[in-house]
Amino acid sequence: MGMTITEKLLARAAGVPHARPGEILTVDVSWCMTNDATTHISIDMFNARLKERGIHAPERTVFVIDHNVPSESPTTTATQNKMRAFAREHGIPLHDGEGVCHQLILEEYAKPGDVVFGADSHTLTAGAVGAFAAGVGSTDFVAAMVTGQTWVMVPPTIRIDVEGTLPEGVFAKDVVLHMIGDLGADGATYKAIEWGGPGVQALNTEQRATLVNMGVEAGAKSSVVEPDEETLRYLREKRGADVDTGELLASDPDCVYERRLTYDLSTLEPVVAYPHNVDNIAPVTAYEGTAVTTGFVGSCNSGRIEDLRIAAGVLRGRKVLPEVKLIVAPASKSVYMQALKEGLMDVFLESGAMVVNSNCSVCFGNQGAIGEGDVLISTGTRNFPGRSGSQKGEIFLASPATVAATCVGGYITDPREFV
Ligand SMILES: CC(C)[C@H](C(=O)O)[C@@H](O)C(=O)O
Ligand code: SF4
Repeated sequence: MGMTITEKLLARAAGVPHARPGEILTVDVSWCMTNDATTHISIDMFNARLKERGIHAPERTVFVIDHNVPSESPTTTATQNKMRAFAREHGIPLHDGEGVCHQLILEEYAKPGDVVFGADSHTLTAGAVGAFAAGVGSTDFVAAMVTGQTWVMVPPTIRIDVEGTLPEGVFAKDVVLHMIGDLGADGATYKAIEWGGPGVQALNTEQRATLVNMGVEAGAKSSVVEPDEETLRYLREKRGADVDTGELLASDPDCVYERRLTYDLSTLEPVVAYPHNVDNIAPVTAYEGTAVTTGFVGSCNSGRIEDLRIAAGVLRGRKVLPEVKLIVAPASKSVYMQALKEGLMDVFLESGAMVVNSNCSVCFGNQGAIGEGDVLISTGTRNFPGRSGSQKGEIFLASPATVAATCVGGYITDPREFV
């Protein structure tokens, strides 16, 4: 019986010929990443139990300051300074305000065949380039950081076959929200999601990352796209022609999936995740006319250059309603610089949007926090009460196009009117 790409990735990292769902393997970790939301917890654990043994973190660790940057309080700065000191002491690469951790892992580290663990639930984003990637808690992170290995139970795979092409006004964000609505917030708990088919092969890596990144909102442990020529193009664009392109694995024709879904992109329409759950999915048309006070384009799901181009395409020559605050946060410094080169920042600023530094921003609620009674429409990943500020605010999740179109009129708007 054949193996899925996820089973192959884990078998390879464990140095065994086969891996089957349910097996618990000890795998070598290609990269382990942590950010300023939780690293201080891991450092305290390390210092309490391991420091006196002279143990050092191996070179496969990456630190990122992205959740609260610039820091909003002396307390946060203290935790970040702890990260900075630890990184210096152990020679750990530290990305300090350069972008959201998952975007940096995608741009600079992960490659096909890797196994990536991170102390953040959206670590699975690296699956967009054919790696096994998953979030872990601080304890498992510390173990991986000091040993270069960790345990993992092989997840069964849900295969999502995608055909057709995206209609005007419908984007990768709409696709992943459809999937979350169909599976439910717990529909893929401890499963691997494997996206494939001509509809995915036609997407670029930026769009694939949007599909993969929110798999955790359906409970997925990991989510992956089989690497191909587009993957190689992306890696060479980001890291140079001689980049190590790793191991391009693919699922065997006779592998076993636990479940299969099929999407024809041409049949999809723009959707929103309406308050207060991420799997509350409805067509945008069902909420047209709902007044909003705040908009956000950004996050590790939808803050890439592809997303900024989409939002700018709607805003070009138009104005954000003065009563609405639209915040744009590029997912990384390189996205920010690319957007400057393409004149997208001029479009945002001329429309009345506010452009902030590369960070988690409104998605995490550390910037642009909403107040009681505010209605936020966001390209972020979660919409539970209090996610982006007041518990008494409301959050709709949507594509960059729906967010931009909504901020022009001040109420939820079908972006197809603007394309
Ligand atoms: C790190 C942690 C605070 C959290 C996560 O693990 O996802 C955050 O990034 C989020 O999106 O809620
Ligand atoms: S952008 Fe949002 S989802 Fe992504 S890591 Fe930051 S807080 Fe988490």
